Amino acid sequence: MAQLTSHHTLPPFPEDLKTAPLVSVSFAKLEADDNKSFSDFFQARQELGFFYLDFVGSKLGETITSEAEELNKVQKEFFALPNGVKDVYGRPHLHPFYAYRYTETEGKDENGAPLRNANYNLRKDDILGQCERLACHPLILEPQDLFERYVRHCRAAVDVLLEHLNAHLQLPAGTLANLHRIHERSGDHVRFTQNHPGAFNEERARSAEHTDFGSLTILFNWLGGLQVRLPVTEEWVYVKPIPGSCIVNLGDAMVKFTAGLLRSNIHRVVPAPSTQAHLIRNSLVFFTRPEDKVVLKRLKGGIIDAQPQSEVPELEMTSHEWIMGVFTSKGFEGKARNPEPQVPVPVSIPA
Ligand SMILES: O=C(O)CCC(=O)C(=O)O
Ligand SMILES: [Fe+2]
Repeated sequence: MAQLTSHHTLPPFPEDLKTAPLVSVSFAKLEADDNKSFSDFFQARQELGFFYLDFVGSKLGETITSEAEELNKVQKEFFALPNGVKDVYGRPHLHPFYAYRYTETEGKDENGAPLRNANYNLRKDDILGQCERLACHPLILEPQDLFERYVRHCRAAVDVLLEHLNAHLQLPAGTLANLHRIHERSGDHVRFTQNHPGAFNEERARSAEHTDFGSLTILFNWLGGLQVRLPVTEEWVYVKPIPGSCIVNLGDAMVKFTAGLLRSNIHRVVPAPSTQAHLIRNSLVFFTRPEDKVVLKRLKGGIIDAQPQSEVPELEMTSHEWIMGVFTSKGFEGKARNPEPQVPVPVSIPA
């Protein structure tokens, strides 16, 4: 696997750091319908809502892993473009969410311009030609085939996970799959992210705390920096990247669907730890979200029915309405930890 990923070209994650106890689930075993490996994860679901998905030994999994490596090269090239070029594909011009977005750091480039931490959300429906395509740079258009394969393969892996979740929740066959049909419009997207090295800053770390909105997130990262908050002790601990595995986490939509049976754990990205702290950090995320028209409410059936009923009437909105509401009030993905009104993350792109 060392050859399949580029982790070995980077300084190793420090040995002495406390890391999150993520369960590792073998994707090859899941594909072979080995329910035992999923039971282990399902058992841990309330504890963390994050797990390693070990792709080694699975044809589909290893394909996704090598496509992620290829896309990591594409994102580095994209983020290395001059700011003025990237800004054309920026937030106010293109779309409030499916666009290039940045925050300026204290660091400066060789011309004295502030360095940018940035991300770029690329819609699944754009990539698969299921809507009128938003403008994008040739660096994104040229590897169209790679993007398309990546989206289809991630979705195939997600479908396997949804099927197992469905079975464990004892829902009627296909319940979750029918809320996540690839050909339907949805907020699924690929996200490129890039962060420059910098000192740990408590305020910035707090403002980065979030849960993911959607259903399942498939995450590749190469350096440390992702942290999850442990549910019992509330301690923030690093998630160590494992070559050959991606990190999967459940989002808020799954919590809604299962009336709190599944957990969408709070997490954040902080500077990479000691041995890696001097490097630019990239991650590649594939977010799966319920179809745009799906109403976010508890599902009926299976073990969900035994969950307590909420005393407050459920606020029902569609997946699309939820996404629109969130990104107009907050710059980056997810909801914040504190209930006080959100200060938007400063994202400024010249008009
Ligand atoms: O960069 C990472 O490791 C995690 C990114 C993340 O949590 C997100 O984009 O929602
Ligand atoms: Fe996240």
